[in-house]
Amino acid sequence: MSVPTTTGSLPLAPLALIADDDATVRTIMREVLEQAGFRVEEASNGQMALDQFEQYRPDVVLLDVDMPQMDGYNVCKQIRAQETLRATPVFIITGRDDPQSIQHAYEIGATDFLSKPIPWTILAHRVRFVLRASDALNEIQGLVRAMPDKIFVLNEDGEPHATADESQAGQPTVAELISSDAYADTFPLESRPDVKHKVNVALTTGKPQIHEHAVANGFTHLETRIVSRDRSTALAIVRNVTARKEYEDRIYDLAYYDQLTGLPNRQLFQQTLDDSIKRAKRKDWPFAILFVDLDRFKRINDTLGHSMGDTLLRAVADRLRKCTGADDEGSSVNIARLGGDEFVVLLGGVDNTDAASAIADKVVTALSRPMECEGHRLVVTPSIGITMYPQDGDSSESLLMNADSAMYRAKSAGRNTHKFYSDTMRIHSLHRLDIENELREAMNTKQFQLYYQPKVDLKSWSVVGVEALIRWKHPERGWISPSEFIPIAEESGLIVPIGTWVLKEACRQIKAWRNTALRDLRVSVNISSEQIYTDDLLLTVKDAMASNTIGAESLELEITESLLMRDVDSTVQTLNEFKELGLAISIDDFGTGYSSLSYLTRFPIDTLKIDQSFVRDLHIDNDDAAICAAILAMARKLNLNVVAEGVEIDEQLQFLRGHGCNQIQGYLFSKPLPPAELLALIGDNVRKSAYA
Ligand SMILES: Nc1nc2c(ncn2[C@@H]2O[C@@H]3COP(=O)(O)O[C@H]4[C@@H](O)[C@H](n5cnc6c(=O)[nH]c(N)nc65)O[C@@H]4COP(=O)(O)O[C@H]3[C@H]2O)c(=O)[nH]1
Repeated sequence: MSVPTTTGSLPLAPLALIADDDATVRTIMREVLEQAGFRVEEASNGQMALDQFEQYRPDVVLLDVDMPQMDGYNVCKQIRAQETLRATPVFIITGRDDPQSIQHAYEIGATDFLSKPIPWTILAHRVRFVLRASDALNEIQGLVRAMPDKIFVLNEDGEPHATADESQAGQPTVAELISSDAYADTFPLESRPDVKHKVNVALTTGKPQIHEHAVANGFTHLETRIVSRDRSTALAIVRNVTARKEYEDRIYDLAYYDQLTGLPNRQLFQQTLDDSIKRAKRKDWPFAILFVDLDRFKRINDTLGHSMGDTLLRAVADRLRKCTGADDEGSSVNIARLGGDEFVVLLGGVDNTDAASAIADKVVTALSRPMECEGHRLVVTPSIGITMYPQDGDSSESLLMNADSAMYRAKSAGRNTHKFYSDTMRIHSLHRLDIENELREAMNTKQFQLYYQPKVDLKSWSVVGVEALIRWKHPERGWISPSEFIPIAEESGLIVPIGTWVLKEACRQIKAWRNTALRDLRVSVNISSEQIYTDDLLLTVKDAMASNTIGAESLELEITESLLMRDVDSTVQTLNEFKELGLAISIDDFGTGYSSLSYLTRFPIDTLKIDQSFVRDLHIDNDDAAICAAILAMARKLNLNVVAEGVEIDEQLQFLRGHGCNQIQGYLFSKPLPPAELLALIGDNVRKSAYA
């Protein structure tokens, strides 16, 4: 209850209990206090005072010492004994103002004392002041009790401050409310030097300090705010922040770790790499980066499902950790998953390509061992690109980008291997430049030809179409494989004029076959992504068809699966335009791209061509066989024609036939042939009937 400061009526006026056996004293005291805004109850002896205290619960008590039945000291003692939560201010009014009496009054719990003769003029002020102080103290006590924090008063040594000298029985100080029992549990020995240091900083600067430490084997986290209390003591307010810490840890974990494998993610790796570069600059601490990409992982994900893909990625992460010794104590190897099937390994302290190469070999060996995943025996091989600091880049971006390029070189070199950035890129860029220049020359001097590879229907064993495949006969180098020059033509943009030539040449050939046995063959032409995204392609196709007067039924476009997924909406639109012309569309290299099956239904396609990498080993590799069977089953459901590419032997043929494949293309029937040889072949009845 607070003392009213205005005449406002809402708060009830504080109640004063006055106990004195002298009726005159009581009357004057009542008069003085009522005038000051108090309500007053009176008692004429000690027992009555106690009874009235219990009955009225006054806000302040004024007790004469000498009263019949029970003296004021005893009444005060009994009042204190009843109180647990708050202490009512009690004045002892005594005629004796010797130090012993005053000391005794405080010891039994009095808040203040007044000596007779009572100073009537200041009585009300005194009572009001004590009541206000007591209210304030009660409020603070309530706060301290309600707070979940532990509070300690610490001395300059950071140890619990003895509060005995401040003690006043009955009316505890704030410091006394503060337990120091738990000091030893709260501040284990190792935390105390820092606490002591921070107490001293708080005392000298007056600025609050924060100390954090863990207890209970690291399971509980405490945060202590240290604020100066007086010249030599500080309050240490200790809060259990375990929940917050766990939350922060979780957020950190989500932001910086890959949730699937538990490895650091791209962000954290970027920081590690930045730190390594700084360290390398300071201390001549070289390092190497291995950029690891899994070959054919997308296939597993798409065909066997994401859960299998996840299991596999976890297994890969484990193997990477083990074979590089990343988890060993003091290891300077850091591994991260950058996303998808891309992992990266930072080899601290590695300063030569031999050492980096040896570790990359270990990774290749470890990862290419078959893995047992949910009852399947899976093989994923890695392609690894390596950069060395500082020769292959001096920023994290360039080092990673160059390692990525080197990884692609490893893929082009047949996968399951590693390539260094410097060597591969230097050789590659020189070679690439030569080829690019020579391709321009080849266009002008008619060095290209088209060969045609038959597609054979598996039911009738007759040739139903051919794929046009470009051939380049270089005047000095001889035949150059399209796998070598097409990617360069694509990178340099030369694929657009080359592709236009292919389309025109194929249409010219269709026209030339009009009066031969090949008149009904549909010719398929490969279209690169760079071509499909040029505005002219539709026009080029229309022109080529019109100028040779050929119908749409004679032409088919083959586009790769990865192209399909690049920009789904615009690809769907472009393909629809070709469909409207009446052209057939097939998806080349199916199984190697990233298409989800649900997407396939969005595209206006007629045929899926199973990539030869699945066909090659289907008779010896269960996974490949399973993938081919799955593609065939799916195509049947989607009502799509299927051509298996690269069929070389009878076992492959039998498998494909048994699983409902429609057509095959491959050396088993024929290699790609120049037009004259194709004409001769189609008339060859022996070959025609061999597998019918
Ligand atoms: N081992 C083996 N290989 C077989 C077998 N049957 C066919 N092949 C080869 O497999 C490739 C099939 O063509 P692709 O997947 O479209 O792959 C083609 C295609 O992506 C690209 N390409 C070829 N001609 C053109 C073209 O005119 N334009 C564009 N954009 N790309 C082309 O170059 C790639 C390679 O062409 P090629 O070297 O002619 O290689 C051809 C073909 O000769 C077999 O039984 N065993």
